[in-house]
This record gives sequence, structure tokens and C-alpha cells, in this order.
Amino acid sequence: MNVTIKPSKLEGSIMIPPSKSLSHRAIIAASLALGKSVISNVLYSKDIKATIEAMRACGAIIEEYDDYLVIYGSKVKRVKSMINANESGSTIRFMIPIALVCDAPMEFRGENHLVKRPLDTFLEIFDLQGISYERGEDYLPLKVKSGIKSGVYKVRGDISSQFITGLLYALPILDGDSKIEITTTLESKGYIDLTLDMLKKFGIQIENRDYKEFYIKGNQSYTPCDYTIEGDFSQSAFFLVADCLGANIKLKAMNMDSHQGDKKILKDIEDFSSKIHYENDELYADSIKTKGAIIDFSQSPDLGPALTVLASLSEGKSEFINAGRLRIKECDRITCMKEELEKLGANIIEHEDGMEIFGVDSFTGGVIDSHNDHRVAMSFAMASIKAKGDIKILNAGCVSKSYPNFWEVFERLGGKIEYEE
Ligand SMILES: O=C(O)C1=C[C@@H](OP(=O)(O)O)[C@@H](O)[C@H](O)C1
Ligand SMILES: C=C(OP(=O)(O)O)C(=O)O
Repeated sequence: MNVTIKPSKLEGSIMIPPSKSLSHRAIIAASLALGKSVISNVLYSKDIKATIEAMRACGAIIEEYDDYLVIYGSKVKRVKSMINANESGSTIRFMIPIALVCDAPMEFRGENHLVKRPLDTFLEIFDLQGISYERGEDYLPLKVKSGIKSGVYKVRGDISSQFITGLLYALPILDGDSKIEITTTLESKGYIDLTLDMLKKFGIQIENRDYKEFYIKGNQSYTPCDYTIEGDFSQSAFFLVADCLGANIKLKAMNMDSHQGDKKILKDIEDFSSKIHYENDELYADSIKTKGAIIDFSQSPDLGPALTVLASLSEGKSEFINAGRLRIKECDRITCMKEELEKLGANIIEHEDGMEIFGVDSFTGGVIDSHNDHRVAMSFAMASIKAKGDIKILNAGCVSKSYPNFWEVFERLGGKIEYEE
């Protein structure tokens, strides 16, 4: 599906969808807890559906209702011999160690760009533990012959924190104690905090030694827990950027005490010289001519696409640093944002691990390729606010990865869209 957006004023109050990161974590923890858990405020995005199916493949009984799940957890067992993570990096990297708690063969699959996103950390572990596996040219499909064992795991912290999250979920339920040693600086640390918080809620103890080593006692049990998913700060970024660009959108019921790393968007927006307000339970940013800023993406890579749009429309120069991991997401988000924004008149210099962005006053119209990346598509929806002509976004349906009703919400806020199948 393609969409053509006519520049228009966006205004209104909306509920931001539930956090994708917390949803994955709650569903997995509940699926591993023997007994009944209710997970409320669930959005059935493609990524979350992939995790639900993956946990069913490992033995959980999951009942789906409108916006909540009733989950009867189980010990990991082989109900199906294949897990398809679709396009979800979180699902594949969380599920590999979890599914391999059960000592039986498992095939992991993925779709589109996911098959090329790195899984080396796990392949190295398989080699060290003598676990045989088969793969082709890409990382997926991956057929693993047997389960993982407790012990010492040395893991890089600068490729994806998702490997560490997967291990933190799996190692407590193995026989024997384990230790994860982080061998580099740890990036996306906020996501490890979300993991540790969720594990604690479901009764799992992890000893965190300053994020350098994690000690994990074996033979632990997940205990059931009812849990409500809070609003997603990564998704709030698109609407707060829209506010800066001239929209008047208020985000209802965000948890201002949230531990989500992407809550950093509030500071980032203020670094661009706008102001964040939280009044009467509503979050919004001032519409002003923002000024260029220096933004570090080591802890919050998912904010990259939205902030590239904001920087392109801010006065003067912005510098994005420590952003190399943006290249290993749903697409190479550095090259893609540069190439697509330049079609609208932006001025960007690309570096291996960042960008220099020279602000312009407004955009022209143009045809944008979303590169099948939900965050790219949503960022260009917001770019349309400052465009002098129509913006057509190709393959705009990719928003369903995290936010299936995004375009409906955009229209409800006053966005003018023509759809084309
Ligand atoms: O653990 C998580 O929920 C996530 C971790 C981040 O990945 P990295 O750890 O690879 O940066 C982030 O980009 C992803 O969207 C969600
Ligand atoms: C990178 C993302 O997710 P994942 O790694 O789970 O595919 C994302 O949502 O931007």
C-alpha cells in the first residue's frame, strides 16, 4: 500500500500504543510462568503476534481478547518445531535462547530484512557449546540441533542488547548457575533495565554487577503476574516531533516515571530548544523554530528516524553521534534517511556512525521509499507537516510492524491521505 499525504495541520489528543518492548517481555515472562497471568493493554502488531506465536510453539496457552491476553504459562516444551519471527529482531533474539532451553531441534525463520540482521553472538555460543546448526547465506532460516547449557557467556554489548535480554530470560530456568560477561561497552542499556524490571515482576532474580556481569542462579521459576503495558515512548517520538513542526497533538496517559530508554526523547526535544509540557495527564511539545542539537544514539537507536526529520528542519547544524547501530535495524536507517530526506531538499552528510544535518526551512513534496521500515514511514508522515507539496510514501503498510492503526490515527488528527493498493 502507498499513501499520498497532503500537507495539513494535525491536532487532537491521542493514546499512544502500548510499549512494544514491554509487550514482548511481559508476554514471554507470562508464558514461562506456571499458572495464569493477564496481560492488559496489548496491541496486536505484527511483531507482537510473532512473539505470541513463538511462545505458543514453546508450550504456552495464550487466549487473545480485544486488548488483553490471558496466558497459561508452561515449562518450555516443543509444541511446534519452527518459530517464525516475521520481521521482529526482538522476537528472534529473545526466542533463540528461550526456545533452546528445551533440548530438542528447532528451526528459526524470519521475513524480509530480518534474515540479514546479525545473529553472530548466538552462533558463537553454539560453536563454543558444541551445538550443531545449519544456515544458508543469510542468518535465517537457522536450524539448531539441541539446547543450550548453563555456564559462562561472554557477549558483546555493542551490537544488540537483544542477545543479552534473550539470555537473561533463558538462563534462570536452566539447571546450573550462569554468568553473562559483557565484553564491550553496553549500548541500549535502558532495554536491559526493562528486562531486569520485568524478570523481577515475574519472580526471577538476577544479580547485576554494574552492567558488566550478570549472575544468574539456575533452576528458578517464573511466577504468574497480572501486568498492564504502558504507552510507548519510541512511538511518542513521532508525535512530539510533529508538535515541534507545528502540530498540536497531546499524548494522553504516558507514564512519566517510565524506565523506557526512549523516554530520552523528552530531553532530546529540549536539546533542540523546544519545550516539553506534561499537564492534565497530557504530554506535548511546543511548536517553535527548533535549533540544531548534538544527539547521542548509543542508548536510544529507535529515535533516529524521527529526530533526523526534526534536525533537517531545525536552524543550523545538528550532529548525530554513536548512531552506527541504526544501520542494522529494519533497514540502514542512516543511508535511508539521508537519501529519502534529500529528495525533499534536506542537506545531510553521512558518516559511518552518525550524520551531520544542516537545517532547511521547509521541504518540497516528493516520492519516498519507506524501505519497508515502520519508523521511516512514520517519520515521513510527520515530515509532511512542513512540506510544500504532497509526499507519497511507498510501502506505507509497513507501519503494521509496530503500529497497525497508525494511518487511521494520522487521519483522525486531520492528516489528509489518499491510499493506493
Ligand atoms: O530490547 C528491545 O525491546 C529493543 C532493543 C533495541 O535494540 P538493540 O538492543 O539492538 O539496540 C531496539 O532498537 C529495539 O527496537 C527494541
Ligand atoms: C528495531 C526495531 O525492532 P526490532 O529490533 O525488534 O525488529 C524497531 O522497532 O525499530
